[in-house]
Amino acid sequence: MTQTHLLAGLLPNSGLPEEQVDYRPGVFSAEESRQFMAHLIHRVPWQQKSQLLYGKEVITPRLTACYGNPDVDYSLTGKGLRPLAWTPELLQIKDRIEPFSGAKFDSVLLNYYRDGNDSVSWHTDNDGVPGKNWIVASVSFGQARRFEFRLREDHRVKYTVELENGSYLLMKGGFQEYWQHRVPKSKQPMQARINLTFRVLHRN
Ligand SMILES: O=C(O)CCC(=O)C(=O)O
Ligand SMILES: [Fe+2]
Repeated sequence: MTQTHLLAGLLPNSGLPEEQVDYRPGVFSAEESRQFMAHLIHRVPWQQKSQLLYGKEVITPRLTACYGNPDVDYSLTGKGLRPLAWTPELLQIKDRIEPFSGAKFDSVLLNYYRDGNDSVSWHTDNDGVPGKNWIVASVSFGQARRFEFRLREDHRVKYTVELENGSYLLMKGGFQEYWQHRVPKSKQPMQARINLTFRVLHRN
């Protein structure tokens, strides 16, 4: 049973977009997750970006990196990150999840949440690029964090799923069109977490 079904059980008649979200805990074992996490923390050249928000330079509250095929349209990686070449470890993770996803991913965006102060605010993964990024597979290692999503059109319609160590979440279909998502800050003490979102960025 997937977490999506668990959630739907908790919220009967909730209209949860089951055909748009697929959550699978334990796709990576605790030991595999520990090894990938340690590897990524130490080997990825993490950067802290900043962006202009209402004319003010704001530092992104997490560290990021991007890997992918050399020919992907990296203007679509959001922050214009030019992808680094795939590493054997990232290809191993990609190979594990592609069979569940029914997609061939050409890039991955990594987020490193150092503690509960790190977060990502409400967004969709296809901001400004209609028709792109319709399928996004997300893998999480380390601290379980709340992943929230809400209807663009009615923010009162909102769901939460805890993305556990070693878990996989697929966002597909109309997910990016109809729902926004975020990982909020937490006041509870939080250990580090790494999230990888595999994407299809290639130009059509
Ligand atoms: O950390 C997560 O689970 C989500 C990350 C995310 O939404 C993104 O990179 O676009
Ligand atoms: Fe996202």
